[in-house]
Amino acid sequence: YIWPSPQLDALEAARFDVFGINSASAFSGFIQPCDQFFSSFTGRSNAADWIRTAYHDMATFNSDDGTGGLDASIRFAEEQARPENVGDGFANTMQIITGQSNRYISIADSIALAALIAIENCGGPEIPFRGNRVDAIVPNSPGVPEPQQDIDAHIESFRKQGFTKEEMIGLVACGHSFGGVQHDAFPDTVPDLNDPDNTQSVQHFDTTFVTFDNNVATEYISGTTQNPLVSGHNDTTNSDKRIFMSDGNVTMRAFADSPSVFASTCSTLFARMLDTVPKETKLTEVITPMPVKPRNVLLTLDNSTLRLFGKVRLWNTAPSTSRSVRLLYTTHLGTTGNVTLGDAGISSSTGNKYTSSWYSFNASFPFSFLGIDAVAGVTSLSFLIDGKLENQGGLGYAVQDGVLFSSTSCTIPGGKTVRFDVAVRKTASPIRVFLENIDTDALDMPLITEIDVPRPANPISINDAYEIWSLDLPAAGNSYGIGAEFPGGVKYSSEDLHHPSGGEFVFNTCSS
Ligand code: HEM
Repeated sequence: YIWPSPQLDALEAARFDVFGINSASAFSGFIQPCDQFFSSFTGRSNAADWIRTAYHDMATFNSDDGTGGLDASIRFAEEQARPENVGDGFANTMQIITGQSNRYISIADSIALAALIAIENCGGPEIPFRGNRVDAIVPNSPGVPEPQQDIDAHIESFRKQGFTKEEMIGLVACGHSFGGVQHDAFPDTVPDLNDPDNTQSVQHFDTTFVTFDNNVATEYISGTTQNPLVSGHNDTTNSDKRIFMSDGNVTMRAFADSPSVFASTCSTLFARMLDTVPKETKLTEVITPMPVKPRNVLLTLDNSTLRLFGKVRLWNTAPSTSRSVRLLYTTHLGTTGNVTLGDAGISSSTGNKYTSSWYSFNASFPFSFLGIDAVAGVTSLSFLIDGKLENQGGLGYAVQDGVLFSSTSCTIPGGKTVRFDVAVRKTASPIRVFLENIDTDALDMPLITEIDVPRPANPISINDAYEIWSLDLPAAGNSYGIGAEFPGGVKYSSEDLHHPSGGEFVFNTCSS
């Protein structure tokens, strides 16, 4: 895709900037190490809970009419209260996930990302990721299989979810490479283990229950498995046994014989699980990493200087002290500027399979900015990496300097009101300029309120290129982004949010 594309940029970052500098993953801190659990109880892991949550959210899919699927309906108390969703794993998971979604990444995308990142980080295969799931506004119909059901019920349940019998065997084995069964939730399947190292009394599906591997299959085939749904004392709930043997153990034997067959089968099945969505939902293409990607690019105006903040990520590159990275920018005057960028650190993703090097637009201070003459402005960026020009095939990386926050924004004496000053480039001629207040509604979905910044009758020029449009708002609480509509139907929203006491600058007291 072509940068900038706010939703794809955000999904790409959340999927690929997992650990290290500029991590855009809300989840990395919860799954490293892989046995991490968000409370002090032992025997469980966040990773296992997240994978089970994604499956139970998706398992309501009904391929007969295209309803249900991975749409975050699992967040509703009504679904969590159903017998098919017994246990506190869903509430625990949603507590972590819900607050991490935003206007570009739905709660359902966050559920998919959490499971995918947990699997990839904890020994699993790389999984193709698509975005743009839509959050349900009401619970789905029930549909999650339960261990006491017979094999015919399970085959039918997976058919409805869109999977054949062999795929059912695969998906259950892939999922049950993690975690286990908890005594509290399934007292008839697992006894109280009275184990101080396993305070939640979880009997695990295999001996390596916090990481992905084919031990779930090797232990099953060798007859040594402790999987409580295979060799449990209560045969009624031995659903994994009935499922695994339903094709004469052909699939499980193939998994036991080959870790790579298991991994590649699971990659495909996990991706299909995550991509099982209501029929109205149109997922994006598989998100691939952008080789050279600017991030957090933002502009503010300080009188006659534009402050250009940002970094660039060089995907899948080792750190190198000899690499030369330069930023070239073009201006409205047709002139160009260029600067050397500074090493800002590295990030990693996909279970450390990929490392990326980052460079800051300010060579000396990675969190600072590059100053550009405001009249010249900036229209697009490109990068010169060891002499090779990176400019999206000649398009450049377009930058928006038509509307931006001005450092003249200030607090009106008395402290109850703030004046947001928006610098408007005269030649940009916006049809409308507004502030955006981003909140969440009662269903935890983003709620964006646009507050128009009135076009001043007699605009004040702050320099030859920019005039100031102002809006007074109560000082309490809120952060605001800037939005604008430009001729030709182009609508823009800034990435950065501003608050009187934070953001790129602190608001001074207004002088008049
Ligand atoms: C017939 C199908 C299935 C049945 C009957 C079943 C049953 C169960 C049961 C009874 C538990 C224990 C939950 C608890 O104690 O809180 C469990 C855990 C789990 N299941 Fe399944 N499952 C099925 C399919 C799947 C699938 C397809 C996946 C994912 C691809 C999956 C992923 C998990 C995970 C990761 C856990 C561990 C949760 C944890 O340790 O916190 N399951 N399953």
